Amino acid sequence: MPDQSTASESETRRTLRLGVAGPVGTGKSSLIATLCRELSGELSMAVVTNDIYTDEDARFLRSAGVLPTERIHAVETGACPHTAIRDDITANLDAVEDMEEEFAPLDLVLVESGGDNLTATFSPALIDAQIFCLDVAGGGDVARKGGPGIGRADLLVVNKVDLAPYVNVDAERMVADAAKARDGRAVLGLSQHDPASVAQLCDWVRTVLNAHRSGEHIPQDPGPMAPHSHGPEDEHGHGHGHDHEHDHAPEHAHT
Ligand SMILES: Nc1nc2c(ncn2[C@@H]2O[C@H](COP(=O)(O)OP(=O)(O)OP(=O)(O)O)[C@@H](O)[C@H]2O)c(=O)[nH]1
Repeated sequence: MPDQSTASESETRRTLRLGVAGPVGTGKSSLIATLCRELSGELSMAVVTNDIYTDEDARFLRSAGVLPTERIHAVETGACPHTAIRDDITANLDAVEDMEEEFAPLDLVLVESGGDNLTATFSPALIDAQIFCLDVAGGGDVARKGGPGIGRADLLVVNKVDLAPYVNVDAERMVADAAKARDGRAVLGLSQHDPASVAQLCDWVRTVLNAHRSGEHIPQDPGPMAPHSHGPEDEHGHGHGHDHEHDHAPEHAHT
């Protein structure tokens, strides 16, 4: 007969896999560094980063000294970021499972997507909850554009609100527009320079972790990518291995 106490212990310590996606440069690595800095004293954490050809995001996090270096693992996707977080999640799933095994029991694994376009979201087979990250400097109207991440990620972060006055964006309005586009789902105006907003982000993570442990949190699929296609080798010099329509919108850029 299985040891009941061990089973319930592992149940209550079930690792939360939290994805962070969003366009290039919106502050995903900085947000993850902040979460590690603020929460690693109370939670056992690890990070998996995704870059196309480099391990730059992992190196940034290692050099920030926010977690022991062995708890930060880089996946080189070799293709558009969404391919590795949604279409073929094998490399990421292997990395997450390796971390969970090596550092068991882990409370939280953060998975950072490479910067992609507004439609890139994680497969719910890879992560339990996801944050989609926008940046005020990308323009105040971006939140109104919708798409799966903006509309249905578990949390939408409107990041770098401290920059809003310098880029002529009304951050409060952008947050309100985002809340409207999300039918009331969670939206947070965040700045690394505003401790109150950082505390709100940490509280949100704690709440989701508790809901995950108690079985109340159900992973949602924000929805598939917009249809798009690449030939075997596109103009950026990378191929896809899948075949769907692609419109190369200005926000379609990858790291
Ligand atoms: N002013 C300000 N700058 C920020 C904030 N968060 C991040 N940044 C800056 O924004 C730039 C990009 O941040 P990153 O965290 O590297 O963004 P990223 O989304 O991980 O970038 P990619 O991985 O290249 O897609 C860096 O220069 C950060 O210092 C913020 O809250 N306020």
